[in-house]
Amino acid sequence: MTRKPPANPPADGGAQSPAAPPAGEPAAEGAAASPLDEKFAIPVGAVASPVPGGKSPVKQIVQDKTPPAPKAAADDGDDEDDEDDDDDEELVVFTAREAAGALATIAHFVRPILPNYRKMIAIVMFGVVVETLFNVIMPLSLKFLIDDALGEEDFQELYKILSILAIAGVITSIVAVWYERWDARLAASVITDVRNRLFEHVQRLPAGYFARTKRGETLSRFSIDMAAFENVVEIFANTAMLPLLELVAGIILMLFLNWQLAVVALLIFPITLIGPRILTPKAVQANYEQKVQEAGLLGMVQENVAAQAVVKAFSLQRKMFGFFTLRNNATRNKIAEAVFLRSMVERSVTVAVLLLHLVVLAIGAYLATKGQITVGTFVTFESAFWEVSYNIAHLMQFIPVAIQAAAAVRHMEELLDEPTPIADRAGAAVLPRITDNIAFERVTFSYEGAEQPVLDNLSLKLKAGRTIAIVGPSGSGKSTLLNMILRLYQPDEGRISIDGVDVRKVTLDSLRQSMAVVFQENMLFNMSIRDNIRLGKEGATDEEVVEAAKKAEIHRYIMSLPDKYDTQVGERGDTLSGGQRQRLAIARAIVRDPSVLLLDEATSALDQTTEAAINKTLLKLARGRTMIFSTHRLTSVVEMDEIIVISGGQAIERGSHKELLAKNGVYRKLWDDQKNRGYDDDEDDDDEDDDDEE
Ligand SMILES: Nc1ncnc2c1ncn2[C@@H]1O[C@H](COP(=O)(O)OP(=O)(O)OP(=O)(O)O)[C@@H](O)[C@H]1O
Repeated sequence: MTRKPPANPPADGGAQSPAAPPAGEPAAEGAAASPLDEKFAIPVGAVASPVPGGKSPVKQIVQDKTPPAPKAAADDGDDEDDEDDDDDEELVVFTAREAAGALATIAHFVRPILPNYRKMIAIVMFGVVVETLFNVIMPLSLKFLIDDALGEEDFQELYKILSILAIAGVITSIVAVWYERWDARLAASVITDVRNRLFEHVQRLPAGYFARTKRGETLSRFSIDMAAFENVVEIFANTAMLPLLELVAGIILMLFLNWQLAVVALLIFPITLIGPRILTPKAVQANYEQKVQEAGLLGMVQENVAAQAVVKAFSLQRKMFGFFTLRNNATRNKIAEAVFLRSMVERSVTVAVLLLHLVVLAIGAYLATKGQITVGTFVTFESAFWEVSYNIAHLMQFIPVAIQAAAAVRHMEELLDEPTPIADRAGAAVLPRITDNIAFERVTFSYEGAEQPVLDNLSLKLKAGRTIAIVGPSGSGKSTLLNMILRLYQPDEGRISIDGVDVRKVTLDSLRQSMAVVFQENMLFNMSIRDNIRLGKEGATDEEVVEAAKKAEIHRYIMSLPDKYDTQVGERGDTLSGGQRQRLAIARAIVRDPSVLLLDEATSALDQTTEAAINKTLLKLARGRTMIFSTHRLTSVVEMDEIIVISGGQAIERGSHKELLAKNGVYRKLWDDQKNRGYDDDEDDDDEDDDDEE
């Protein structure tokens, strides 16, 4: 909610507070260019209630509608407590232009969703209108109560008014409960829709997006941004819609009671902005300095914790504590100044509203004594005026939440605007089982932003039905080549074909259905072992799952677990070792019974014994299908039908192990290097069934 100065910028990188001065630069004072750019400051945490002594009597009778503060410490409606909470306040600064922009952004974002929920929206609107009407009837009843019932000592009229009020109160309460329920459903549905939309979109984003975007960035759309959006959606009805309607109703009521007095009251209302206008720049600057000091303190703590060994070895504890105290004391002064100024921004509004009320009270009392308005009208007018002031405060409190949400919405829109490639061209054919070859035809490919192409005019034919190893120095493009067969990336130039058909002309689904892949880093999903293997083939029977696990040399381990195939693997398969995850991934690929098996460093997390066993199985499995195997470990490729050496974006050597050794080229050099090193780059393997392979 709080837009912080640059020293401590918002995690979401959202709209910057225009009033937040950059480091070392004081907040600009003086008038802004346009009234729309006038800065408003809302200390969030203690809700600015312009009504001295708390809520209007009307609100107390109807319900507690204190707006939730847009941070954890929500207001409890107790103003005394609010003052005690001042330390927790944060200053939110915004301009009218920003507020309008934020509301427009959110409206634009949710507009396409709303038609799905016409019924819910109608119910909520109805409820809000009923509640608003009651909140108009309440002060209006004072007029009749005072003028007609009490003034005339007409007890019948008194009972009549009280009865109407009681009935209206009961009906409104029932309607309020009813519509709040629908409001909650509506909010939940909108949030669910947006989350679904985001998730579905992320699923369809191309591999290039994930290659260039930090994972945290995508995740924060679902966490930080969704939280801000949820916040605004959840509080919209009670903190924006209802106060807005009540504000309009209150103004109409005031105009109805005495339009001259109403015009005077509304015309002098802007005096409430004088205080914030003078104090906001000072408060913003103090707030900024407080944050800078606090960031410095945190830095000291971080440094101290990291350097504990040095602190202890040189007995620096007292010295460090001295430095810390000095800085902490300086921070205390900044906090005190900032807290004071923040509360002054709020207090200035309270005082101005009080003065305003005194003026209205004085004029009203004068008119009443002169007999120009009745006492009932005078009291009702006052009540309506409180109502208006109160609802303005509510709306002001909603704006920081909306601004925060708008920044979040913009982030989500950015993600939704990421283009998703159209999966299939019109008339794309279903890929038949591969019979002849996979061919790279003059393929050039570079990753986005990279200067050098990874594949440079590469022409390569991979014969179907063979076991083919792709080897080469690290970074030579082995994984890229495999990913391109899967159509995770498209060539910049040239084409990849299967049996002569450009892979872009077949349906993505049929292309990927015919293949299975095992990556170096194998992600498992937070589900049972059985379900993880079954992800390879929808509807695979239990027997097929077990069979695949056996072939992947993991069945015996699974059977040693208390829950066997029903064992939950935890998030990302964290409860398993790297080798176990890899074998499960191999099982997931095997169960698919693919015509092309792609293995990208798939056995790198295994020890040599297990790797040899799996390689033997894989070679058996490869019969009748094409297996393309990228690896660093040349011992694994000795028995492959063909080995292709990739380097500098080209296939520089190809042949069987023996042929390549005889060639005395790059492969020979790689082989000798590995032999001399004794393959000591193997990772430790913690598999328990390493020595009891099946
Ligand atoms: N997502 C990516 N974005 C940008 N560049 C990438 C990306 N993935 C790989 N590269 C670069 O492309 C080149 C080829 O990478 P690739 O992973 O295909 O090589 P590799 O031969 O499989 O490497 P290794 O043997 O180390 O796994 C490398 O220079 C790498 O830095």
